[in-house]
Amino acid sequence: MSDVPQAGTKEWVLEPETEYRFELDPGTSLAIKLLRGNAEIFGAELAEGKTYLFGFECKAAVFTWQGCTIKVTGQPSTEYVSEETPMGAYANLHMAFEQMRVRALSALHGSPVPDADYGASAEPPRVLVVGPENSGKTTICKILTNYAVRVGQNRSPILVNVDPSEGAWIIPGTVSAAVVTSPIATASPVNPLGSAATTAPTVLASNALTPLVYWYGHSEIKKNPLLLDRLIRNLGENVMERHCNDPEERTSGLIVDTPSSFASGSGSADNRQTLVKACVDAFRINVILVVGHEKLNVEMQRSYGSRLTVVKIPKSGGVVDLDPSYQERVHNYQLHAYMYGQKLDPPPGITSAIVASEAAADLVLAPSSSVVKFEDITIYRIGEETMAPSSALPIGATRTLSEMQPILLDPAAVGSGLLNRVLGILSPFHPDENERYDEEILDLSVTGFLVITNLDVPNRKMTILSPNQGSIIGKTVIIGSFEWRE
Ligand SMILES: Nc1ncnc2c1ncn2[C@@H]1O[C@H](COP(=O)(O)OP(=O)(O)OP(=O)(O)O)[C@@H](O)[C@H]1O
Repeated sequence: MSDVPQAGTKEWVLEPETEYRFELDPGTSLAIKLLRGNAEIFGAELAEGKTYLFGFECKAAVFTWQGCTIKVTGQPSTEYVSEETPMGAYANLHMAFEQMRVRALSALHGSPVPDADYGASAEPPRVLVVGPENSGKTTICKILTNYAVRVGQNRSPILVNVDPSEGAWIIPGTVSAAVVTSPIATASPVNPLGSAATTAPTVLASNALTPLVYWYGHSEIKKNPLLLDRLIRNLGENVMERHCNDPEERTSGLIVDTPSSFASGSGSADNRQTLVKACVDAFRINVILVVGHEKLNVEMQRSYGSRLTVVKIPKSGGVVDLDPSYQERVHNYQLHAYMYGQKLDPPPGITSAIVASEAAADLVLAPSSSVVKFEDITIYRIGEETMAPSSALPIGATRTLSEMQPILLDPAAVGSGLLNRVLGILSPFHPDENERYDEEILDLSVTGFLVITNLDVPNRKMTILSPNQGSIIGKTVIIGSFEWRE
């Protein structure tokens, strides 16, 4: 590492159990180097002497248990040290979950289960995190997952994201799950839960994950709650099947990150309750964490307190209120990063650094642009695009078109809405005709995404941008509501 000392470089000495918080403006980056002591970002440890790069309007905190000195290069829009953090409470939670894992492992191996005499269950923690907007739900999921894998001993919790506005491992509009085996680094909001091997450059091997992904296609749950409910249940079925086949992995448990609209917001209360219940059932949740919200805590206690553990946990004062325009920019960064990778220029004076555990220069992709015939792919939309939710229909009125009905789209039709839209490429249908069923299209996961960048109606051809080199001829794709902007 050969950093040239620059103006804009500052050393911070952090006392034990404090954190350095920062926020970045668009187009700026920040480099942080741990000089002495130990420190972590949302549960992922920093290595001493390495320079970590942050960008794309990242907002995060370097926390230390025992104290440390860090060198920060760059110009964050906000930076300060906080002595009040909820990390102690989060660490206690982690320890309670760890005891559940130990009991589950003991039961699996036929050893005596600690505290069994006191009625302690031998089930691993299957945790649902709920809370209002910007309460830090995703961050808490990340911290608890990172603490679990840092225990070692093959801890490999499944991290589940049912928040379609999050972007998680791939792009917004998805719900997904991945087995996590090494700490998830934080570098930008582009991959809030780590990078996925499905789009990452092939040189990335260290911490790329292979998530199971379903395509919901929208960022708001009110757009099609029925579809989201079904996808959550599909995800749950897959996760449970995986746990059945791998009892050792099952003992690490799972953690589910939810959208804020499950807790509050403009959607109907019924939809919210239905979707929370879908998660509780699908992932066999035994612990609900409610982040800093008294009313929601009471609501959850009433609905679930008799059969599972509901715990209210504190919100961190560091969580940043993110406005809709920020979210729109992050969605664009995420879509762009899916196709082109993440290019982050270090601040002046930094010559080499790592981004989320990878060398900064390795994070660039070259998508392929190809021309295919209209007939080469089959395009569907799920439900009518401009459809109001069922709850908004007049009493007694029924829908003529189901929210779940796949509608075949003709690229040649005027106003097909296909140009510059993001489409999810479905996994193949069941190879055995006898196993096929009408609604199979709703239950297929996605293998990747593409964008139609040009429609040549007279010649019935279209240009497709996709990061995957494989042929898409014969594939079925589903349109969502995300637009691609260069
Ligand atoms: N202690 C902290 N210091 C600085 N920034 C933080 C801290 N905790 C969280 N943040 C940042 O605050 C923002 C919001 O946090 P997070 O995404 O975890 O909230 P959320 O409740 O999941 O949000 P949403 O309602 O959008 O689902 C993120 O950019 C996150 O990195």
